[in-house]
Amino acid sequence: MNSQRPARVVVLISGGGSNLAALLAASDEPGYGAQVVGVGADRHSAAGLALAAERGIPTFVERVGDHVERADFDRALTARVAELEPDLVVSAGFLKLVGADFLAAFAGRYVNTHNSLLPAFPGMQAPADALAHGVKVAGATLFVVDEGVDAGPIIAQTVVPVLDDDDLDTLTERIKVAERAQLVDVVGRLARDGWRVRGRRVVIGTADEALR
Ligand SMILES: Nc1nc2c(c(=O)[nH]1)N[C@@H](CN(C=O)c1ccc(C(=O)N[C@@H](CCC(=O)O)C(=O)O)cc1)CN2
Ligand SMILES: NCC(=O)N[C@@H]1O[C@H](COP(=O)([O-])[O-])[C@@H](O)[C@H]1O
Repeated sequence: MNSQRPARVVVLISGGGSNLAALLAASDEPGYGAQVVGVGADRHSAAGLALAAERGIPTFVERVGDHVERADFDRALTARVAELEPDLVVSAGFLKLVGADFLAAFAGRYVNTHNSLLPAFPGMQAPADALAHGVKVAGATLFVVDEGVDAGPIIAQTVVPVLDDDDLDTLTERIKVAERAQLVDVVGRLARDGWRVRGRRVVIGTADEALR
């Protein structure tokens, strides 16, 4: 792998893309070690697509509803991402579970940022679930995606306090601020230093997944 080129990163989104925006800004920094080479979404309404388009970064939309079977969607998504020849795939607010074809193609190098301290509160309503449960700390988890739901090996976690007067919006935003910082930091380290997945442990700075 060429040690001079930045790692090629494809980002998958479904919404506004503030995590994507943070990665795009970081990739402008000399020495970050990663470049976003494509952005995909499961819906045309994903506002984050415009963040890529305005930079001339290729985008695509692959919709479940455009396919008869879910497996066909998974195959199509896999093909769209593979065309971009990523070293690393990052999902941030991508609201579709990937299947066997996608994991076969990108296992070990597909990571997802989730807005809870996994294994607590998987799924799509994590901040609301945390608030309802009455936890005193919340946060975000970056993990290597597997066939489970928010169950893959954890790469990094970041913790934020839950305040007595928090509502869903204030907690969600506090988590997002910490989540974005973690994502930028860790994706950069993965890209520059490589990583190894051994069972449920992920070690950064080892050779198995050296990207360059
Ligand atoms: N195989 C996996 N794919 C994905 C994972 C994962 O852990 N394993 N994480 C997600 C992101 N995510 C949480 O961080 C998440 C996204 C979506 C869902 C979910 O239940 N999606 C439903 C449909 C929801 C909808 O379209 O409104 C589904 O895909 O059928 C759970 C967790 C990224 N992919
Ligand atoms: N489990 C799926 C899920 O809810 N993911 C969450 O969606 C948000 C996307 O924000 P963004 O579009 O501003 O980057 C992120 O906070 C991410 O943890």
